[in-house]
Amino acid sequence: MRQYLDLMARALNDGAEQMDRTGTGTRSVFGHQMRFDLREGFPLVTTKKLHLRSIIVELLWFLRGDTNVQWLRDRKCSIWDEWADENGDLGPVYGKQWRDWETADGRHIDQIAELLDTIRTNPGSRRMVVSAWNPGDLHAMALAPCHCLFQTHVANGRLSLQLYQRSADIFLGVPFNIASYALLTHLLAQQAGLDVGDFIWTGGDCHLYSNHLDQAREQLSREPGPLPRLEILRKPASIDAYDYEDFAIHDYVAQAHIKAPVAV
Ligand SMILES: Nc1nc(=O)c2c([nH]1)NC[C@@H]1CN(c3ccc(C(=O)N[C@@H](CCC(=O)O)C(=O)O)cc3)CN21
Ligand SMILES: O=c1ccn([C@H]2C[C@H](O)[C@@H](COP(=O)(O)O)O2)c(=O)[nH]1
Repeated sequence: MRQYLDLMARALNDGAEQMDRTGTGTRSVFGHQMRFDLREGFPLVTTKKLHLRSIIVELLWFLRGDTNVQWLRDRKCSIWDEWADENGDLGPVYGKQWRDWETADGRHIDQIAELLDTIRTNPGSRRMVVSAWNPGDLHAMALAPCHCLFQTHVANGRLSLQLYQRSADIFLGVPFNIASYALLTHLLAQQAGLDVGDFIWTGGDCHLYSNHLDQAREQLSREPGPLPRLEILRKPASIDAYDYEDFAIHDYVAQAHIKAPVAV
């Protein structure tokens, strides 16, 4: 995960000081790309311990089309709690847009089902795009989508995926986002009977919060270790049927967890 530490060092050393929506202040760079060959291992940060459980549960929650935090809370995942209203609702965030995008003329679009259909029937398509960025719904969302658009690509029997993340909290959010989309690439590939290719992460405003700088320096002083390996224990009949128990991560050797406050 040298690529991740390079992004962190870039923001720390070259980032412009910026005030931001949360009032915390950041060091920010604009435009960055990282590429992970998923055959070389699963891109999970090793220079601090990550809770893969929260990452898996969050992705399954998106795929359920769920936008209420109760299902996450029931599975001990609290990462969305700060943004939920008194009923646990977040508004029409990722799950809604992925699985049930509503059009002006009253149609309902399941972008994930359509994507898989295209991967299977027309893998040469250059239109395999899923967008969570629905301008008409932004006002009702607890937080505008950060990982807002992704595209898949099939070549030589391998499925690759590129994400565009408009806003990236390098210390807390990005390790989650990389692992989450790497996992999604594995799920789509398994469902379509393909091998995994590359996961490409493209970031817009990539920032280190001013209260994460010491944590970033600590992490940069550590040597990244070898990548773990993901095993999917079962092939469910559809992308909707994965459970947390279907995944095993092998040889994840991580250094000590580093705590940091989340900017709300
Ligand atoms: N400022 C900010 N950064 C984010 O990364 C972020 C948001 N806001 N808002 C929405 C989601 C929620 N996400 C989050 C929220 C919290 C953690 C976090 O606190 N992580 C801790 C503990 C993880 C756990 O409980 O499993 C960490 O050390 O990684 C990570 C991602 C990513 N997103
Ligand atoms: O998956 C996520 C979700 C959120 N973030 C971060 C990026 C920013 O620090 C905040 C969002 O604030 P905006 O003012 O809406 O940009 O959350 C992330 O890194 N990953």
